[in-house]
Amino acid sequence: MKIIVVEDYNEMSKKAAEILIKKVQEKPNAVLGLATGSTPVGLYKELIEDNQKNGTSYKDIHTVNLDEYIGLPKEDKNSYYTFMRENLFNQLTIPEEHTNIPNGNNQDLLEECDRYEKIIDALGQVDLQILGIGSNGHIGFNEPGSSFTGQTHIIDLKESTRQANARFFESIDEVPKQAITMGIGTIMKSKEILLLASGTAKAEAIRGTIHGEVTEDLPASILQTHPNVTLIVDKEAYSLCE
Ligand SMILES: O=P(O)(O)OC[C@H]1O[C@](O)(CO)[C@@H](O)[C@@H]1O
Repeated sequence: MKIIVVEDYNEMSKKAAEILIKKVQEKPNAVLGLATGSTPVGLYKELIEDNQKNGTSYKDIHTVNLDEYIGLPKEDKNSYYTFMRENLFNQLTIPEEHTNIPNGNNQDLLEECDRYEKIIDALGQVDLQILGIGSNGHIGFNEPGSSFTGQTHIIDLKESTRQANARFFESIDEVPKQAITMGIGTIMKSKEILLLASGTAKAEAIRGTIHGEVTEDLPASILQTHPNVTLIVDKEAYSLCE
């Protein structure tokens, strides 16, 4: 596990963009695993700026997203489908058919989980998986207690996660109670993983991820067993690891 400690959120975003752009330049048809939430927004801004300035091409890459809420219309501003278009896909001209995100409105959600896992398998292997981390150590929407070998599945969101994400909604009542998420087993198949964390709210989770016991109580701790993981954390997120 490689750890890069940076000054702040902006430096985290710049460093992550450097790594991702290098990957895309080395492998123009790379499969990128993408994350949502506030952590990767700065990274996506850096990618757009680089694309406009340097013309880095994303026309041949494929993307898979970690998760999607269940029951939010895809056009809802808080769906991760819309989040990805507004924060990245609309500006990076990634072909729509190259982007993949679970469909939280499929009438048969179990079939959807199976369909999505098969898409990931058909792409071969995620070359670079971007992860954020929840303050309870969740990755994607794999909450504490999630199996380390899980594939894409339906998850009941912990109240703490709903509370954390309520900041994007009018009220907590509007925050979905379930989501579809790539499983930890799915995530761990990635060739390379880049986890980003910023702020003191993530400090406890980052300490457990780096120094803690590998336990399902802290999903991100499994990353200690992956051969190619880089953490980019700002000083606040790293503050309990000193
Ligand atoms: O980056 P944020 O907004 O702190 O979210 C942290 C984590 O929570 C999620 O958004 C799920 O709630 C994850 O996708 C993300 O990695």
